[in-house]
Amino acid sequence: MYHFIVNNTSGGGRSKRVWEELQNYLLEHEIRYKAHFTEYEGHAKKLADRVCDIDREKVYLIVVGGDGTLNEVLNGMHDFEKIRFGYIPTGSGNDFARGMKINGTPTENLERILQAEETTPIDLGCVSWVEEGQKEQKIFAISSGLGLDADVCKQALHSGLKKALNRLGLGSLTYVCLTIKSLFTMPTAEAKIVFDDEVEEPISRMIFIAGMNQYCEGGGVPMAPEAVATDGEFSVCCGYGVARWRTFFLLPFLVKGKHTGFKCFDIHNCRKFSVDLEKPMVLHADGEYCGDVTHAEFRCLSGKLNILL
Ligand SMILES: Nc1ncnc2c1ncn2[C@@H]1O[C@H](COP(=O)(O)OP(=O)(O)OP(=O)(O)O)[C@@H](O)[C@H]1O
Repeated sequence: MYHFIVNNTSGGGRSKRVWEELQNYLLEHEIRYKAHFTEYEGHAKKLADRVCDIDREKVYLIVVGGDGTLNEVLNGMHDFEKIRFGYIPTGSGNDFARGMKINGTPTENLERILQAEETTPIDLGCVSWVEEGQKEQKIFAISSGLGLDADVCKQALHSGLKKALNRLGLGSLTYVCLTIKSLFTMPTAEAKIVFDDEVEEPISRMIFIAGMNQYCEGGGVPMAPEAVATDGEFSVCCGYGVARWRTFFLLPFLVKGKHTGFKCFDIHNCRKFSVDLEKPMVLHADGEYCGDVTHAEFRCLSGKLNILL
């Protein structure tokens, strides 16, 4: 039995059409399945929690949705060992799918999942921070970080622009437009970063830091072109110490993944890292807003998710 968690609102409604296509395939091929539809924000997390308890040994769980739905599901899963995980992208950003090379048609993606004989263990990340005296944490599949890119994600969540561009099938343009807008107001902060258990690195005028599990975020921006989700490490990209006018010149290089040669971008591979800031910055995990924080810790969970590819 295959369990599907479906967000019919992903990709500006594209998901609904995709699900109809998948459902026809499942019925035609007499494949036993149960569909669980998300009804509101946060519902996918609850559904995933319940699906995890359905069977004692193995549970086949397939997500049909965008990166936001995927993130909710991962945060609802309480038993990763027994889950055989599949993913069919229908969102606007689809950074996880890009990184995992899930690039067929929905039916091709489904067939591949159904035919996979073995799972591939891939890394996830976990970010933790303190909010009102309480320790909070979140799992992520793509990236988590602080600063400009997180601020853009926060704006995108409530952006009329995203909805409008989604309707035109241009949803991933949202992030580029919002990044350009954010560059005008871009706050920076003095930061101290510790990679693994090495010595603390002071960073002056940090613009953003992104712990990348997949190579791109924000709808295809290759922040860490070498990042792969099977090496047990993050590829951390940090931008800092650059005048505002220069960021406009650098943006096209970042979008093309050609930024790594510039002095104001650092890429560092590590299993964990922590960031301390002199003033709060926005924190995100997979594009979902976590809070405005001065301290965050990031851990790579090596081989945590068993995915059918
Ligand atoms: N029935 C629903 N109505 C409204 N919102 C929903 C519903 N079900 C899920 N959601 C919310 O929709 C949000 C966006 O979904 P998702 O990320 O899958 O699509 P997307 O934004 O189009 O894609 P991407 O994240 O790849 O850009 C999720 O964070 C989820 O909380």
